[in-house]
Amino acid sequence: MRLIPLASPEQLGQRAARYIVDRINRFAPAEDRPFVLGLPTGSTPLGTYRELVRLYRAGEVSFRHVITFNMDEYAGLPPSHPQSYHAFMHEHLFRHLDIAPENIHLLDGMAPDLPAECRRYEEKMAQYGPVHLFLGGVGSDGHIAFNEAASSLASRTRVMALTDSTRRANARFFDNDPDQVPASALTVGVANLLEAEEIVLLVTGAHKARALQAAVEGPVNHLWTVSALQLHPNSLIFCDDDATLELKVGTLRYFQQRESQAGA
Ligand SMILES: N[C@@H]1[C@@H](O)[C@H](O)[C@@H](COP(=O)(O)O)O[C@@H]1O
Repeated sequence: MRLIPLASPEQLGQRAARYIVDRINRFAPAEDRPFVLGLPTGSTPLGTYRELVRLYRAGEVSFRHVITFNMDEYAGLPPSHPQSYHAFMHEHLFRHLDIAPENIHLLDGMAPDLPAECRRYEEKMAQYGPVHLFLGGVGSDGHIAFNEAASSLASRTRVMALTDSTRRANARFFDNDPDQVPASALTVGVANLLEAEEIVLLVTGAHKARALQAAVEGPVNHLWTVSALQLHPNSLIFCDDDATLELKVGTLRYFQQRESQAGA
């Protein structure tokens, strides 16, 4: 695991977007060899998405041969609903890029048979081979995608009942009313994330400090599904200063030293 502590969420957005753009460009995707990118929603990736759009507009990257798979979607929200993850992704990222609509994949929360929809998504992901880079955020209670506490670390794409904690945290997008937050969601599983060639996690703010601690210092544990990153041979966490509040000074110093040696 690499941990890159940065001074602010703005710096994090810039560094993370630059990292993704460099990965795509180094891969040199082509029509018969696309780059497969896994994507999250939430407030945390917004700065990264803004910066990706800026870099695209500056001609530094193209998404013509990039295939995307989003992590999750609420059950029961149509794509036209402003809080659906479909709407979020189009608003903040896809409509600004040269990505082909057929290369964009999201789970359909309105599918009549949700388990069948999850199977369809698994098959689609398998068809493109491993995701090259899965970008993620984390809930303040340590969930990744919508893999709530006590999700199996071997879980795959499925329907998940959302916890009260997650519904309360996401109520800010639903008139501050947790009851308006859908009670369930479709999500890729922890195993799907671990199968990606690389996982990049974004963590900002003091309210995520315990989740970051669980990810970096905690034992691998299904109650904090983000801790599964420790099982991945190629995981990278960009965090801001506030998110490091619960890390031991020695832990933070260790990762800072490693990064400065890598850059030297
Ligand atoms: N399913 C999403 C997660 O993928 C996201 O990481 C989390 C944190 O969101 P935010 O970045 O807004 O704190 O929220 C939701 O639960």
